[in-house]
Amino acid sequence: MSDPTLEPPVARPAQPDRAGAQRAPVSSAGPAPLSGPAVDIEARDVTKRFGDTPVFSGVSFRLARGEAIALVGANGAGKSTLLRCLMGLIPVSGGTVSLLGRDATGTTGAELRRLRARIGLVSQKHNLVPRLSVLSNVIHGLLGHHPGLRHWSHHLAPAASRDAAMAALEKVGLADFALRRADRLSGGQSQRVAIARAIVGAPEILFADEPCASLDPAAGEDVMHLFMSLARQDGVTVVFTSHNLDHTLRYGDRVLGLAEGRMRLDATAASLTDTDLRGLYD
Ligand SMILES: Nc1ncnc2c1ncn2[C@@H]1O[C@H](COP(=O)(O)OP(=O)(O)OP(=O)(O)O)[C@@H](O)[C@H]1O
Repeated sequence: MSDPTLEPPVARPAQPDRAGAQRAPVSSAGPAPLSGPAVDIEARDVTKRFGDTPVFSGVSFRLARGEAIALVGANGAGKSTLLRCLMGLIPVSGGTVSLLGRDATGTTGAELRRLRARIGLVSQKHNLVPRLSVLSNVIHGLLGHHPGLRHWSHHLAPAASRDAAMAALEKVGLADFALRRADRLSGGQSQRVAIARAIVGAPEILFADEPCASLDPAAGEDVMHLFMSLARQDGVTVVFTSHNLDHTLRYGDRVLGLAEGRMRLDATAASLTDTDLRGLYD
């Protein structure tokens, strides 16, 4: 139920308004070929150290547009660190990353901000603004496209942005919570708001770090279905980390596995079994 102390609900659009709809639909028959412009993410010999402590080295892969990639590995294997390196949130210690055809490791300033605006991130920390409404928090996902105060609050945001945010909330099943304060949500609800915020800008790439960690089984399935539809229907390249082997095998087209500071596994999910994945945790 919405919070009666806040404004009346905002009208929901009948159809989600996705700015990324111009991307070519991707066949559900399998990943696109790894050549030419269809490669969305490329890591070449990426190394990361914190001080003198290595996390991983020699990590290379090419991910095709519209692929769903599960990144797996034991606690501390470096999954979150790799996502943050790919996103350009922390510098790599060696190697290069290219995103959407641009050298992300060599990009800074306004150009990096423009590149990031085309990428969605769901991190393990939701970082919602507690005293603002759910709707305002989702609208914040558009700040990369529209910097400035108007996209800070749903009271100020243009109708098109509010509609896009409502559509994103609809997708995560939280439209009825749009006007509730973010600090009155459960952990799982906060997680779903963070997902709505990540997808509201119609990202071309979506990085999701344990997106189902705080969700109950049904909500987790819904979120994975949503990610699959983003990949299949909208051609979004989705990279998610997970400790859920069932999700990994059912929802990943491809599985990358980190262990002992190396990328020990890079295979199609269809070619893997539960036992193969468990080997990464030994
Ligand atoms: N900012 C940091 N400074 C120093 N070390 C860090 C930092 N961030 C992460 N690490 C270390 O890097 C390693 C990889 O951490 P990371 O969070 O990437 O692992 P993970 O695979 O995502 O783990 P989990 O499954 O527990 O989320 C860990 O040993 C961690 O302690």
